[in-house]
Amino acid sequence: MYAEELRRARRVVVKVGTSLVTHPNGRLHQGRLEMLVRQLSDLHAAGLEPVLVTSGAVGAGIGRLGAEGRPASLTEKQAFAAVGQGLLMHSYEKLFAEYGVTVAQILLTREDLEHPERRANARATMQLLLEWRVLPIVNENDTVTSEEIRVGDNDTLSARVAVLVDADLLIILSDVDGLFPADPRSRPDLEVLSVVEELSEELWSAAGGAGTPGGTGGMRTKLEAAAICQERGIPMVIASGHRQGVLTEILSGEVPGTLFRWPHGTARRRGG
Ligand SMILES: Nc1ncnc2c1ncn2[C@@H]1O[C@H](COP(=O)(O)OP(=O)(O)O)[C@@H](O)[C@H]1O
Ligand SMILES: N[C@@H](CCC(=O)OP(=O)(O)O)C(=O)O
Repeated sequence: MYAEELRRARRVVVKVGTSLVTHPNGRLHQGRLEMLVRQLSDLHAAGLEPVLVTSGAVGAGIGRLGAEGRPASLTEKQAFAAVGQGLLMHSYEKLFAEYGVTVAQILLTREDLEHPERRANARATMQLLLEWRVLPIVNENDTVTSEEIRVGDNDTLSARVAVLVDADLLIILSDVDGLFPADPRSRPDLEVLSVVEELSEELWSAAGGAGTPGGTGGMRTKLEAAAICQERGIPMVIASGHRQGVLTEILSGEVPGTLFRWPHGTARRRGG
């Protein structure tokens, strides 16, 4: 029955992490970007309304400037993001243009999503772009975000965007096959959890930190994203972006990862 809901999904938010779109040294991974853009373009051509939430600005900035390891301060991170965001958009714009898909850049902060007027503006703009068949590409507006106004990670940002645009589904693509009972770096013997219906204490303690220098939050922020989706009854999937055709697979009802579904009395509420 759940496969049917996945097959019917039209408005789909897809989040890609730093671990996927950049090499470990921070250079953009053109092969993966191409694979992703091809799949999103196919969904777009099939009449769906994909929205992309992409990380990678900080990572790509680190790659371009040749810095090593994690940026030390918030300001350093913001400066890397200012360099990397342009690189990211340049690649997306070029790749989507090959498939005739027009894209738009949306940079948001937590403040934008919480302030009633700014939120309404962001919602109306995204709505209109989708009506125009433009594919919105979202990231946090890293260069202006202080601790007080930033979302801080793109997993929860993507869940907030899914709520903002009344999405039917959120798909988080990462460098792992889904949520495991423990961090697969330390326990490679475990199998991925295929369905999660409740965010239990056990799951929260299983969720470890980020796997890459540019990444933020690891599985913990992905569970926080699931909690936001749960409130609105939006199903969510964590899967590997390394898998060929992963988006088509999910949208045809087969989930090669972890499906978060909310069967117990979570009525779907709309209205951003
Ligand atoms: N329970 C878990 N299941 C799966 N991955 C986990 C878990 N705990 C920690 N991780 C780590 O989370 C990483 C993915 O998060 P992150 O590095 O932030 O990636 P992304 O850039 O895609 O958001 C994985 O590479 C993995 O090492
Ligand atoms: N806004 C940041 C993304 C931070 C983030 O959440 O990264 P990730 O954990 O890789 O999704 C950037 O573009 O680098």
